[in-house]
Parts: sequence; structure tokens; C-alpha cells
Amino acid sequence: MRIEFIKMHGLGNDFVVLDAREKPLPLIDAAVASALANRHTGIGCDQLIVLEPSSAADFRMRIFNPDGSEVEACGNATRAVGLLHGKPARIETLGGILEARPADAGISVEMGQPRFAWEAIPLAYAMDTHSMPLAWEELVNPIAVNVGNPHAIFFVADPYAIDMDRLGPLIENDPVFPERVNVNVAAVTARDAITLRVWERGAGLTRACGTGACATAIGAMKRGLVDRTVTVTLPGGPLTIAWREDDVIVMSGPATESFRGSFAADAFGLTQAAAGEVTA
Ligand SMILES: N[C@H](CCC[C@H](N)C(=O)O)C(=O)O
Repeated sequence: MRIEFIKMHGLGNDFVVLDAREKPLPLIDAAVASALANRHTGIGCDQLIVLEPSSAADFRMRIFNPDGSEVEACGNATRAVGLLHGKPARIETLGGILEARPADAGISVEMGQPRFAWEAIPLAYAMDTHSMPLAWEELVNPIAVNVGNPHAIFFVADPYAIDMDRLGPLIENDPVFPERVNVNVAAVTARDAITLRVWERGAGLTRACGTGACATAIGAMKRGLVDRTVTVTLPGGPLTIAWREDDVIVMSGPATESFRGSFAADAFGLTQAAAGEVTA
């Protein structure tokens, strides 16, 4: 049995998309996700995205990191599947229902409302999430924001001077973040401009992180560093983030289909455990 995939990206944050909305797929679990995401022995991607039918929205989007973890939100992938869908879509995710629609800048997504309570990040114990009283070497006093998934944001002079390969995993896996955390290092360069790099939970350094851009923009707005619409420039390019008066975050930016292909299901341990069984 062969399975078709669509290779997509948002500013270089890349995805393998499996579309099971019309036809069920065999079970996709952590092992399968990790194997497909492997850049040497698999197709290779920052996240595996699986689309399924939904009773609550137009369709459901499941998000798997290369380490196999299934997570609540992926901003760049939400724009990518919005492009694939080709018209406005309500998309069910573990982090809530999002709305994606074609826009001048590519695709615009309503990413829901940010959460700041320590229990919502989550943190292991009560703490001021506006400026956490913690330090990891030169990275100090982050603001923590949940935008469907957990983010810690450090404001620094130069994000490109930070050794993310060393400090990223240290912070990602700190026990203060019981569900781990995405690590953002950002510099505010104007009232409407931020430069950002992200060490992603379960994926490492990526060329762009949509939820990271949302969380960082909201963090900067909460600290009064920028206005309520800001351009966040990642290594892969810019995203526009607005924090609406109704508290909803709106992210706009490009999405790209790179190519389509197929693979032999059993090459990645995708066995039809039960005829017609949908993904778990
Ligand atoms: N690594 C993230 C998921 C992907 C987020 C990122 N690719 C985006 O565009 O938001 C997490 O574990 O929460």
C-alpha cells in the first residue's frame, strides 16, 4: 500500500502533510511520526501533520514533532493547511479551534487567546509568569505565554549571539516546565518590529515558528515594548502578528507547497492494523 504526502513549509519551517480527511490512514503513532520526520532515513520535516475528519470543525489537524510528541498547536502548519484547503477553514486542534483564511500576505489565522496563568503555561509551581525569577546563564527573567502550546520568551540584545544549541535544550527540558517548553530569544528593534529565533520543543532550532512569533509578540506587548501589531522577523522571514481588542491573536504570513510524493506504508511501520482503522 502506498501513502501520498504533500511537502509544505511556512518560512522554511517544513512539514510532511498526510491528508486522511477522505480516506482513513493506518495508525500514526510516535514511532511512525519520528520515522517520517527523520531527515536521513525518512522524508524529513520539522513536524508531521495529519488531517482527519472533525465533528466540531471543517477538519482536524494533528501535529507531531520529530521526537514523536503530539502537540497542541503549530502556527506555520496552520497556514500551510489553510493554503491546502484553499478557502476559509475552521480547524480543530488539541489547542482549540482555529480559523484560517486566504489573505493578501498569504494566509491569516486566528490563533485564539493567549493564557498567562502559571497553571496554564504550565509551570511546575506558582510563579510570576510576567517575569519568571529564573536564569539560565545569560538568559534571564523570561515571560511565559501559552498560545495553544507553551513558550518562554527571553528579550536579549542580539538573538544571533545566543548559543541556542546549548541553552535551548537546557531550558526546553527544565523540570519547571512539566510539559517542556518552546524557547524564544528575541530583540525588539522598533515599536512594530521584533527579531526572533526559536528552539522548538521536540524539534530543535527551526527557521521559523508561528506560535513562537505569536507568543513573543504578545509577551512584548504585555511588557509595553511594542504596539498591538508587529512584524516578527525569523531566520526564514517575517510574520505579522496582531493582538485584537477581543484578545484574539491574528497571525498572517506565507505558506508554500514544495512537492508531492508517496511512500510504501510498510517502509515506515504503517500497518493497516484493522481494515479501515483511522489514525489513533
Ligand atoms: N514544536 C512546537 C510545535 C510546532 C510549533 C511551530 N512549528 C509553529 O509554527 O508554531 C511544540 O512542541 O509546541
